[in-house]
Amino acid sequence: MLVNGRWTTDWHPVQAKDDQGRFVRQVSSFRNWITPDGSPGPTGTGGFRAEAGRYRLYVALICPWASRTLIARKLKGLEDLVAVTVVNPVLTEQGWGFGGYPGADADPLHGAAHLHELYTRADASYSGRATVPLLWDERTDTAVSNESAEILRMFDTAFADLAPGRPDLCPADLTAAIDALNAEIYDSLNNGVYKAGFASTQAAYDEAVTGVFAMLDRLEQRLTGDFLFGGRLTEADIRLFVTLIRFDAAYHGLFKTNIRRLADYPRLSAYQDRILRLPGVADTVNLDHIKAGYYSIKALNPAGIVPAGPRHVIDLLERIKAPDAEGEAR
Ligand SMILES: N[C@@H](CCC(=O)N[C@@H](CS)C(=O)NCC(=O)O)C(=O)O
Repeated sequence: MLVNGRWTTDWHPVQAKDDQGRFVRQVSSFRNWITPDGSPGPTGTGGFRAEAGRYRLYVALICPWASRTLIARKLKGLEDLVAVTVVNPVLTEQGWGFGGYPGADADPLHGAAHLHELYTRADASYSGRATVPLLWDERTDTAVSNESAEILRMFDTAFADLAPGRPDLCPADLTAAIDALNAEIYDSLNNGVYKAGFASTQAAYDEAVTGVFAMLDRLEQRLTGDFLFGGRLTEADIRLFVTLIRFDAAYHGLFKTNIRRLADYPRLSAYQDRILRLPGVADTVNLDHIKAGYYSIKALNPAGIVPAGPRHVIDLLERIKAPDAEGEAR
C-alpha cells in the first residue's frame, strides 16, 4: 500500500483486521461526484461536470466493486461518453498493474506500470490502498472518485441529458428501501464473502460464512418476481449480481463459502441468468479474469494454481455470450 505517496511493502490482501480476526475494508478516499452542471455532489468538491469524453473508469474485471460501475455504464448508455481501462487481473507485489494479459490494457493516459501511480498523481502524499474502480478526470488530470457505490449512483443521474431514455436505477419512491437492502447485502454478502475468505480466526470465518448463507437463503425466499423489487431493475440488483456471478467460480473455493453452491439455489440462479441476459451485461463478465485474479491472491493460494471449473458457470457464460438461433448476441 501507499504511505505518504510511497509504495511501502509487498501487496497483501488483508488491509486491516479487528481484535477478533475479522477482515476490515478500507474507507474510500476520493469522494467527488460528476454532476450535470458541475456543482458539488453529496461529498467532495465540485467542478466535475458531465461531459462526453472527459472521464475514464479504471477497472479490474475480477473486481465486483468495479463491475458494478461497468454494468451501470452499460445500462445507462454511457459507453461512448465514459472510457474504460482494464487492469491486469493478476495481482503483483505492487497491486494492480497494466497490460501484459489478454483483455488487459496499457494505461493510455500516462503509461503507468501500476495503478498506484495514478493515486500519487492525484495526491502526492496519498496513504492507503490503490483500489479499483478509479474514476479519472482527463481534463484536470485527477481522481474524481474511488468509491463504487457513489460512482454507480452518479452514473445513474449525472449524464441523463447526454444519454436520455435509460431506466432509473434508483427511483425516488424506492431509494430508502434500496439503501436499506444494499446495506444488508453489502455487509453479509458483497463484503461477507471477503470476510469469510480473509478471516484470520475460525470464529471470524464461522460468523462470516453463516451470514453469507443466511442472506442467500433470505434472498431465495424473497425473489418471487424478476428482480429484488419486483418488475423493476434497480441498482440493488446490480450490486447483488456481481457477487452471485463470482460465487461458484471464486468464492466457493478460494474464500471457503462452500456450504452450498449458488447453483443449488433455483431462484437465485435463474435471477443471475436473467441479469446476465440484459443487453451489455455479459460484456462486463470475464470468467478468465475472475479466476486468474482471485486465484492469484498468494496469501490464500500460494502456488497460484487456477482451478479448471466450475463447468456449470463456464457453460452458462458460453451459452449467454454465444449468438443463438434467435439472434441473441452479447
Ligand atoms: N470501497 C471500494 C472498494 C474497492 C476494492 O476493495 N477493490 C479491490 C478489488 S476487488 C481492490 O482494488 N483491491 C486492491 C487493494 O486492496 O490493494 C469500492 O467499493 O469502490
